[in-house]
Amino acid sequence: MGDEIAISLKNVSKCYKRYARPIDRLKEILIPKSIHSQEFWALKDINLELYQGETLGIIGQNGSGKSTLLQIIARTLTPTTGEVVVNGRVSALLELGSGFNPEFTGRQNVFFNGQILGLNKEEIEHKFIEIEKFADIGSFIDQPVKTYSSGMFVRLAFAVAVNVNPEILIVDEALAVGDIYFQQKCYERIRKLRDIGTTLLFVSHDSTAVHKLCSRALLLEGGKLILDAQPKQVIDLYEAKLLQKNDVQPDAVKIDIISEDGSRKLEQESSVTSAVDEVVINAPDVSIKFIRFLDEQGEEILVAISEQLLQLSIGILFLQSYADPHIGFKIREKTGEVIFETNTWCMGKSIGRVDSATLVEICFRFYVPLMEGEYTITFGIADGVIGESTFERTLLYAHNVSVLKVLKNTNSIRWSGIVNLSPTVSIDKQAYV
Ligand SMILES: Nc1ncnc2c1ncn2[C@@H]1O[C@H](COP(=O)(O)OP(=O)(O)OP(=O)(O)O)[C@@H](O)[C@H]1O
Repeated sequence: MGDEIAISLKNVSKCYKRYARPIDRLKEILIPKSIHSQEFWALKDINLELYQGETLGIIGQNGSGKSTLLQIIARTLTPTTGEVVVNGRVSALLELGSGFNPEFTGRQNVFFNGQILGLNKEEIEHKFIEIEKFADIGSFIDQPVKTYSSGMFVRLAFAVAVNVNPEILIVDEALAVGDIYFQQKCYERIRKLRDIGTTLLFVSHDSTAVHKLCSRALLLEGGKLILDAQPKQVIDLYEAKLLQKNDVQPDAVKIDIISEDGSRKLEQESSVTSAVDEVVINAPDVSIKFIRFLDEQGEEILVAISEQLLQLSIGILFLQSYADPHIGFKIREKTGEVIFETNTWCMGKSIGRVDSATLVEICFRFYVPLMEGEYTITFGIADGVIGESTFERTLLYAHNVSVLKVLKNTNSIRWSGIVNLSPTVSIDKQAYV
């Protein structure tokens, strides 16, 4: 990360005009000083300083203002109020097809876009082979882009955006469109750009991608910046909010943000904060009494050996009766990325009705096919199944309730990756005639 500020936003807000009917827009144009629209603030008072080389993920529910923010930084939209300073050459992949002239061929658009990005004809010619190879759309490169599929659009747009040596790269959801091989190629290229110090702004609903690519993240809600912190904390709060949104009794779900200094505050009280340690949902009448790791024989253990059978035993005290509670867990690696998750409903098991003042002990048994290292456990308890991962009421949702330490299994094969598939191998040799 450099010492220079790449992007600075001071009190940036954006107001759109909304018209109930198309005719109202016309009336406003034709009759001076008449107002037939309503103001809608898509961004409210955003302050942000991003240093060169930082990789920023922007997260938020639909309509929270992510694209508006990116467009303002990319200078395709002007803010209504506030100040925006951008230092460096920006290459932006915004809405599908934006920046392309539909009547031009792919080749013409590459030159057209390259010039907009500040390259001269020779420089673009020099890069063209690489762009064409990266886009890999065959003879379509000489067809008008209006004949392209959405996948072809993204391929060409991405190929241009990443091959013009941007200092700041802005990517808005675009990668979701391509096929898996193209997505992998794009992520690899983004990682390379990140590693050579390119500043990256990245909007995605894919939290795994944000975990992997970004060093920092923002959470937007209703046009407001509500959290500016590490991706792990931002995604935790975002997911808690999604749980709250899906809840049939959302008012009953209270999100606690535990600050780095240990103090708790209700999410509703929070303004922009960066010192978040944990995000917790907990109904007052449900509590975790114990969490234990046991070996195959039921003996308590403090560390597990890779590939051993492990029992995760949890005691939950219900002080109120619940008709149909379910319990789940997640294992996450240290950046917060989920390696595995399930719950009793997904496993086809029912706890059944739980009366008030009942201690429920539940035990998940599994092999630990993980690389040596530390993993964290997240627990969730919810009541009343509606569908997969959807319940009437979330009772408890807490990250990092326990750390699972895994040691290397010295009897294992050598392997790398996340999960040991414990493969066997057979070899057959025959003379070939
Ligand atoms: N030109 C416009 N006129 C009026 N309202 C607009 C306009 N563009 C965006 N909006 C509104 O501004 C809000 C923010 O939109 P924006 O596209 O920035 O959200 P987003 O977080 O990117 O959403 P999504 O995840 O669905 O892409 C939305 O409520 C949207 O309806």
